[in-house]
Amino acid sequence: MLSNRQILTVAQMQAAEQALIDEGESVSSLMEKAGTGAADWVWRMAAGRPVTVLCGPGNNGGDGYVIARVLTERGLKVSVVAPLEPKTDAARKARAAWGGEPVEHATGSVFVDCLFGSGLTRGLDEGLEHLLLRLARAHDLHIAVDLPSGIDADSGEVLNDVLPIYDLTIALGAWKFAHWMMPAMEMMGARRLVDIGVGEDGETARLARRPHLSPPEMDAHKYSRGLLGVIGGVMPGASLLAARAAMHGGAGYVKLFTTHPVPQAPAELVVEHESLSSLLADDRLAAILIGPGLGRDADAHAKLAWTLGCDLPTVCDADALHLLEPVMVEGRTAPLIVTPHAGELEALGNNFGSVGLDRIDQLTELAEAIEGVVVAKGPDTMIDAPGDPVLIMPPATSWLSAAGTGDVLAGLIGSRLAVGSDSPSGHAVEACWLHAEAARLAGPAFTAGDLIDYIPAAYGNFL
Ligand SMILES: NC(=O)C1=CN([C@@H]2O[C@H](COP(=O)(O)OP(=O)(O)OC[C@H]3O[C@@H](n4cnc5c(N)ncnc54)[C@H](OP(=O)(O)O)[C@@H]3O)[C@@H](O)[C@H]2O)[C@@H](O)CC1
Ligand SMILES: [K+]
Repeated sequence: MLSNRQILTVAQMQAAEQALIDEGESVSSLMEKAGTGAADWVWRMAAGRPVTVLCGPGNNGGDGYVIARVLTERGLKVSVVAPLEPKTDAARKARAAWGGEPVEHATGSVFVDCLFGSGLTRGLDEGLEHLLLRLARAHDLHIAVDLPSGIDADSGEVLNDVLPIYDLTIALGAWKFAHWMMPAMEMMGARRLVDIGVGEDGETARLARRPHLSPPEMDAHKYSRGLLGVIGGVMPGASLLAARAAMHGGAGYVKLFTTHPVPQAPAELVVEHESLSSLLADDRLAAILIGPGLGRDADAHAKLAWTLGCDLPTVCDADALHLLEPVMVEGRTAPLIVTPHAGELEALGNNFGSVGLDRIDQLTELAEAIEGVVVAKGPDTMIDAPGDPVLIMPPATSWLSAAGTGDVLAGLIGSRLAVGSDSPSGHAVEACWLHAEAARLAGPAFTAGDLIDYIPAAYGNFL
């Protein structure tokens, strides 16, 4: 399913289609490929049951007429509802080739939404919204072709208050951002991609590839595997979670630096109470994690400024993201990874001058501003480094919405950064996959502490 990982904006999709047309395809031949490929999926889902196709005025509607024709040829009972006449040549041809008469309303088993695709420019008006919802209610299974009608393909924004929930969304040619972004992706059900010959372009956003991790070298020792320093603060629980996760993330040695007592620290975790400056002077440190449990007072600010000034590979999370200022990252050359959730991304945007942008622009601008990797955490986690394509993680279990799971992810990113075998963004991707896989293995209703227990098994699934 994920063999083609590129994610295109509507403009990029149109350019890709134009490139195919320049090579000798026509809109109609592309529509035939798209519609036939989509019809194959509808055919499997329908399993002989009647199908209703809702066709809009553009080429998404054109795909719908191809689907109606192909399924009729295969012997299915197909009804077409077409509230608007086809406006493009290709859609008109597809309708003529179908040759049937549209109906006002239909009931059946399978509803196929070909009202609007990537050409949607605004929310559905009341009449179309009611028609869409009425048809959806009159059917058991709901399939969207290319995109559910009523969502913005580039931002994943849902433009109408109430829209149907789909069982399957069949993307045509390439993924669009909405297929992998909230809130749109939540209403799409399973996602499948139909190939119409669009080539891969290394510059475009992509789904993050599942990593392959290696066991330690035969002659590895704790320092060669990587020493991670976790700098704690006023809330020892958060930094302890991060440090415990980091111990399973690949680093050979994890030290927790804190001035506060950490009574529940496991025996394998070295807890240091020395001064920060002497700790950061240890040239065996491969990476630093700062932020979970740090606090936001003057002491925390000073710790962060000092740490970033040491120019070691550093992960900033949680409280550190509220304290981070441009002056702290100026002149740094070592890798920096920041891991904001939506609220922290907003706070960083305020400090680094990238406000009022949509999420993807904010992400890319912030990566440029800090000259580092941004991991924008959420149900649709995105990773960006300056000059690289944006990477989007396939969705992980929603049980990750529990306190402390962000600390676990930060610990894993720090651990991978300490291992240091890949690019910083590559390590961020590895950590996100480890985190998602541990969550999958943990099943329902886990706590952040439970999640840590599943990291070794998750690791094993990437070896
Ligand atoms: N190009 C290709 O080679 C291929 C494309 N393919 C397929 O084409 C799809 C893109 O096609 P598309 O660009 O024609 O857009 P589509 O989504 O059908 O609708 C646009 C029409 O709707 C109108 N409209 C917009 N919003 C509206 C609203 N809220 N309420 C009412 N009207 C609204 C808009 O006109 P407007 O009113 O904005 O002037 C225009 O008339 C793509 O998703 C894929 O399925 C495949 O077949 C492969 C080959
Ligand atoms: K659609």
